[in-house]
Amino acid sequence: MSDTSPRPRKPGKPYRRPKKDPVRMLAFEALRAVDERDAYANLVLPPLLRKARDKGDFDGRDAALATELVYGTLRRQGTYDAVISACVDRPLREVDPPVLDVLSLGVHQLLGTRIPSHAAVSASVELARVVLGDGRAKFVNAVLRKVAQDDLDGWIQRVAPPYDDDPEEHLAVVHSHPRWVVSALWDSLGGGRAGIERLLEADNERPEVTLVARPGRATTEELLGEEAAVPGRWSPYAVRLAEGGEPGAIEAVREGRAGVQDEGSQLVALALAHAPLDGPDERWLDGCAGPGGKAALLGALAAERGAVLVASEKQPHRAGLVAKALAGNPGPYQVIAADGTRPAWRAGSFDRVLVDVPCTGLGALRRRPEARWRRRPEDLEGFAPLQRELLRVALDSVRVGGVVGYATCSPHLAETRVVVEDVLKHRGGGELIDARGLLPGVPELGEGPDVQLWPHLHGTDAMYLALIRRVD
Ligand SMILES: C[S@@+](CC[C@H](N)C(=O)[O-])C[C@H]1O[C@@H](n2cnc3c(N)ncnc32)[C@H](O)[C@@H]1O
Repeated sequence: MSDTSPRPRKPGKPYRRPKKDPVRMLAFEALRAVDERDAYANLVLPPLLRKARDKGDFDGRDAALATELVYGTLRRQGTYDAVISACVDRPLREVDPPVLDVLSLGVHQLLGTRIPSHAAVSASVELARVVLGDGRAKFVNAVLRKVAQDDLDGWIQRVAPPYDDDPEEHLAVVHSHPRWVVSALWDSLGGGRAGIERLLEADNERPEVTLVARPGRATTEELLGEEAAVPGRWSPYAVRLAEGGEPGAIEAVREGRAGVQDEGSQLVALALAHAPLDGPDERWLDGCAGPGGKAALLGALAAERGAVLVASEKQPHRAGLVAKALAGNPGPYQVIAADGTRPAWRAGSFDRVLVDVPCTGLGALRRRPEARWRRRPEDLEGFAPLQRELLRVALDSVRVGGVVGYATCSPHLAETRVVVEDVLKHRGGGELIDARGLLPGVPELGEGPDVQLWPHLHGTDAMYLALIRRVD
């Protein structure tokens, strides 16, 4: 099927202006921004939705549909690309990106929503007429009519290789993940087909919004008084908001006494704070603090114990976010903009140190629907030396007997266990503490001593944590 230029209209056929559908137009605009400007959907979408609401174009249902169309299209892009490929007569890279965006949005409506086929095709063709012109709208119409001939299961049968022939490629197409990501997640998770399928499915679900009641500043009881709020699963400070709950509408969140924070991140901060320690427990360091979610929880926990938190972040603007997150902390704290590999503090001067290092973010794919398509395996090599150096310096920064938490929001072994093992082997002077006992009540934490959380098992991001005691 080719993308032909417009043919002259037959004489006598009256021209009809295309209908502008604000929801599809907005979804298209967001997809273009993600594609063209490498924007993040979760940053692009809220201002577009606000603008549409302010103009009076949108109500709550329109906003929900636009959000679903953008997130669903981005998450399912791998599957949809395979389907579109089967319906056009040239490689996808030769299809203009705006045409591909309209097609993907249409395929999502056809295969991933309950929108009736005829409505999905006609809405997509109208959108194409507005944003691409009449000629390319015909191409969109022809492709989508082919797609509409089957449902998602039927298409998967046609475009994915059988599981037994090529398990990773099968799962990559069915669950819309790059193959190398399937492979890496499976390496880390272990086990058979059922577990990895559940993980990949969980990556394609919208995560709940979780709040943290910062100790000494807010209580879970206060947050549970909010509409659609239910207790967290694992963290005593967590409250989950059911679909539709608006954190920005909650007073404690607006005042910084509570925040939006995944339970996995809360557990990391809590496990470090509760790791057993002999001797003084007075000075804590967060060496990679931006934007400040864990620092704000650590700061509040440190305050309860009379300890001071130093929150350090390399990027000055992110250090500003940390300062904002910590403002009003009930105990002493200091925020500095500093490179954690060139410490601005004396060696051995902290009792507890967290390094939540920069990583590929493969554990937070639920939140960033476009991230899986942007990341490349080469990115791992870029992060590897920095991750090792930050952990090494963290071990130098803690006193003998003190504890370091090494955390990532990636489960990739090259960013988790391999880094910890390398640093412990080459630097020496550290021993792993069993972190599992510091996450009370949390099941399925593996063989330890480190901990890997999973979206499908714990409902959290796939956070990793190793706790290391400095022994000399
Ligand atoms: C995964 S994020 C930390 C998230 C944070 N702990 C939270 O919970 O909000 C990693 C942070 O490390 C910062 N970073 C990168 N290189 C650094 C370095 N050399 N020293 C200190 N911080 C660095 C990044 O700017 C980023 O803000």
